[in-house]
Amino acid sequence: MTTDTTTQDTAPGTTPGETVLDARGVTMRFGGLTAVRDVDLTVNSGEIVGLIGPNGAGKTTFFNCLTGLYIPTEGEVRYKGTVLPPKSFKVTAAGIARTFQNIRLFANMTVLENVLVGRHTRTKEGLWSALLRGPGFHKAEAASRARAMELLAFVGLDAKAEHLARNLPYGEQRKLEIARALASEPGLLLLDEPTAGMNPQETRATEELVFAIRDQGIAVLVIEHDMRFIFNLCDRVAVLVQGQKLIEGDSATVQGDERVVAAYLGEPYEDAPGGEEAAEVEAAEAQAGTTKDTAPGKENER
Ligand SMILES: Nc1ncnc2c1ncn2[C@@H]1O[C@H](COP(=O)(O)OP(=O)(O)OP(=O)(O)O)[C@@H](O)[C@H]1O
Repeated sequence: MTTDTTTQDTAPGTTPGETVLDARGVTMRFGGLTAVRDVDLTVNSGEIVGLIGPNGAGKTTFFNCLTGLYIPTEGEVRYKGTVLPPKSFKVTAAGIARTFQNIRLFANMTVLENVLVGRHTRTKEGLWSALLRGPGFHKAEAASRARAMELLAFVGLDAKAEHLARNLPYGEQRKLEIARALASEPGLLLLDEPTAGMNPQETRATEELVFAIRDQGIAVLVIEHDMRFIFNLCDRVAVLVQGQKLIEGDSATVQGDERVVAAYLGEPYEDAPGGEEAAEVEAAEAQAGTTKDTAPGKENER
């Protein structure tokens, strides 16, 4: 893997230790369902932060609230101190890039073209320049291609630049998604299950890639179900359960918290979100069971 990405002409500058992402009180409701409830999360420059939680905990919904795909019902999201605009392309232009749980590449475009598409928020040449194809356009196009090739080398796909995206093996498609996200020169990269469907070697390579991205000065927030990957990689881990943040801390703290284990096993724990309702349902079911047991044959009385 090449790590020379020094020609970031338009990369948003990041000061070491600066709060890059500041999400406060983020709540997202879909009708009667509260998918995310009052979640605070910060990511600082130089950090890799993990977001974990059982299926349906609200992780992707939270990502969607950070990237302008959803407008949170309540709460505020700031990137480097500025409230984010509620449009995904504006969020990308501001400096947040993401990958998706389900790969979203342009299957019939080449690997290089996919990365070039990712550069559009950083291309200064306007419509007329593109239509007239003057010297400014050609210069900008050459610079864009050079940067795209540099990013492909960074993720280890430069030799496949002219291949169609759909012909890449699955693990390489995931890498290409990351290269495309990096093409917008983000200050924060959000990865939604980057190792889903990967074999152990590919997962380890992805781990290395994420460290290399962090070393380029890009903060990373990652959702992942592979706990080994998360605990190896992350400086901090936040756990979502039923839309609420249960705990946040370093890997050792989170791994050792019995509520996290209980949440993954589906066991109740003290003060669990929705715990009161669950207890009421359980009590009602137990009561119904008792009534049935103590009144055998009742159903047949009618
Ligand atoms: N657009 C939507 N409309 C209605 N409900 C939704 C919508 N998106 C998500 N949900 C619901 O919100 C809850 C949280 O879903 P979300 O996909 O964010 O969870 P997740 O933690 O990412 O799960 P997984 O790990 O399985 O991907 C779920 O109950 C889901 O059904």
